[in-house]
Order: sequence, then structure tokens, then C-alpha cells
Amino acid sequence: MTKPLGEFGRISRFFKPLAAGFPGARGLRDDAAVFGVPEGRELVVTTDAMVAGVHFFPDDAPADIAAKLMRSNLSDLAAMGAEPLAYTLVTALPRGLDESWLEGFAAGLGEDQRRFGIALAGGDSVSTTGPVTLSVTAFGLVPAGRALPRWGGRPGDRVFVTGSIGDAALGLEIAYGRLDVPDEETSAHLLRRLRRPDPRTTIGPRLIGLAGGAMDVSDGLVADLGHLCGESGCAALLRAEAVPLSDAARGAIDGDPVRLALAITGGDDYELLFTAPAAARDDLAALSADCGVAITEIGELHPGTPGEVSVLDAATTPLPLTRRGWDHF
Ligand SMILES: Nc1ncnc2c1ncn2[C@@H]1O[C@H](COP(=O)(O)OP(=O)(O)OP(=O)(O)O)[C@@H](O)[C@H]1O
Ligand SMILES: Cc1ncc(C[n+]2csc(CCOP(=O)(O)O)c2C)c(N)n1
Ligand SMILES: [Mg+2]
Ligand SMILES: [Mg+2]
Ligand SMILES: [Mg+2]
Repeated sequence: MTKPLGEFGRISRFFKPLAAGFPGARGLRDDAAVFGVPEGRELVVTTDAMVAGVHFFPDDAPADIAAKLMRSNLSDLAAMGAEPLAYTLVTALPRGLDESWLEGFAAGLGEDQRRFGIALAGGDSVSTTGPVTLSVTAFGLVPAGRALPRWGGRPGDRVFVTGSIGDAALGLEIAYGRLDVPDEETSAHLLRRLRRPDPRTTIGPRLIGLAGGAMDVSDGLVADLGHLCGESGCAALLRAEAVPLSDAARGAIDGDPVRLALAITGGDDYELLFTAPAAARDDLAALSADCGVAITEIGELHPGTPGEVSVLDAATTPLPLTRRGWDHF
């Protein structure tokens, strides 16, 4: 057996290469990172953590775990209208975890760094007596004063969502062996979207000037729309039939209202949810065409109890839901 690298050997081997392109990281040789913000821009800071058994399966491929960790944070930057700049990383790993796990994890981070234009600025490495626990803090840049707030929606505004909803929630059911799908292609698409979400990093910054209120969908569409309209001081109507579904999700749902309810409440979507006046429709259609990502109108805000979401099915009768989204506690 080869000698273990130890804490600092691991940092040198796996993390220093990820910080190489970012001078503010100081080569991961100092106590902290140092970097400035360009004139006229502001720093946006977001943190999301992931725990094995809660956010991913312990035997998931380490590169997939890295991608989900990175992308869930990039999605929050996009929701603020920010462009990715740098991130810090905390790894809490059980002693004895094979170094090949870290190798795959670092490779996954490196791949997404290149894909999304972000660099490692620093972090911390600790051991844990519990499950693998990971946290990223992502830093992004927005034009000063223009970060997109959750509370920018107004009664009468329309509600829009990017991409498609429900893939990951259906993928999770497949991963748990609780959902049979028509074919291998359907299953592969839904599992891919669970493990490697597609953060809307190009659309997010381009929503500045178009969107009123904005956020990303992580807990579930219904729950997150509740957060958006609650912060905006109004209620929302969601047309379940208008919610964009991938072909794979449509095939897996197969007209079953229970599965449709799961798709709109299950979470892990990492799509953008935002409000805009009806007059912005043409601009949004142009943006969608430009980015090659669907932007779909799914409902509207109206005066009412802040945070209340009515979900209507095709016959405009209320769709019964047993829950609105993910809640840790
Ligand atoms: N432990 C905490 N300490 C300080 N602020 C927190 C803590 N947990 C959450 N927050 C803050 O509460 C707000 C909502 O957090 P939440 O994690 O729900 O947002 P999110 O990242 O958009 O959603 P998700 O975690 O589902 O991706 C954010 O402003 C976040 O910074
Ligand atoms: C193994 C496994 N079990 C359950 C889920 C579903 N899940 C976990 S946390 C969360 C909400 C977002 O997290 P947070 O609010 O902590 O950022 C969701 C939808 C999963 N992805 N993997
Ligand atoms: Mg969070
Ligand atoms: Mg988040
Ligand atoms: Mg968010």
C-alpha cells in the first residue's frame, strides 16, 4: 500500500491545481484568499452544503457529487443575476476514505471550473466521524445595485421558469427503485438531471432589467414560488399544465396526477423562477432563443395572503398536494 498523502499532501495534490488560475487564491499557500471587486460591480456570496445520504447517495460517482455541489451554488449565483468568479470549498471526509475518491471529486470540480468559468480560492479540509459532508461558498459579480431580489414581484406580474421541472424528483424515485419508466433513455435522462443539474448561468445575468423577483428552484417549484411571492407580499397562481416537462418527465409521469404533483414539489431542479410583466414576453422569448433554453410562463401573481400558492390543473380545478416541497426538519 502506498503511504497516505496526509492533509497537506492532499491539498497540494488535489486542490492546488484547481486554484492555479486565480491569483487571489495565493496558490493555497496563505491563511486566506485576497481579491478585489471591479469598479461598478458588487460581490454576491452564496453557500450550499451537501451531506451523503441526504443530498446524494454515498456510492454516487465522486465527479457527479462535485458537479452537483458546484452547480447548486452556481444556480444561486444565477438567481441573483451574478456571473461566477471564485469559490471556497469545505470537505469533511471520513478517515480512510480512498484517495481515488478525492481524485474523482477534484477532477469533477476541475471540469466544471472550466465549463462555468470559476476558480478555487481556498477552503478547509477536516475529518468527520459522520458521512461525507461538503460545502461550497461561491462568489459572483453583479452590476452594483442590480442583484435580482426575491421580493421584486408585483400583483399582475407573470411567473416564468427556465428549462424543465421535475426531472430530478422523478430521477430520485428511479434511484430509490420506486418508479418504473418506459425505457432506458428516459431513466438515463432523469438520473442525469438529478446528478448533474444545468444551472442557468447565462440566462441569470441577462434577466437584470427584465425580471422583477427571481430565485432558483431547489426545494420544489410550489414551495419556491411560495417563497418568491411571500417575499413579494402577494399570492400566486400556478397552472400545473403549463409547467414545462422534458419528454422524459412526460413519459415517466404518463398522465398520473400523483407523479405530476411529485414533479412540481420534489425539488433539485436548479432552474430559475422569476416574475416579469406580460409586456416582457417578447424580450424573454428572444432571450430564450438566444440562450437555447426554454423560458415558459406558468402563472401569475395576485393580491392575497403573502406566500399562498394555488395550483390549478388543466380543468382549472385545484390540484391536491400533500406537500409543497423539501423541508429538512
Ligand atoms: N445556517 C444559516 N445561517 C445563516 N443564514 C442562513 C442559514 N441557512 C440559510 N440561511 C439563509 O437563508 C436564506 C434561505 O436559505 P436557503 O438555503 O433556503 O436558500 P437557497 O440556497 O436558495 O435554497 P436551497 O438551500 O434549497 O438551495 C438565504 O439567504 C440563506 O443565506
Ligand atoms: C439521497 C437523496 N435523497 C433526497 C434527495 C432530495 N433532496 C435532498 S435536499 C433537497 C432540497 C435542496 O437541498 P438544500 O435545501 O439542503 O439545499 C432535495 C430535493 C437527494 N437529492 N438525494
Ligand atoms: Mg441553501
Ligand atoms: Mg441553493
Ligand atoms: Mg436558491
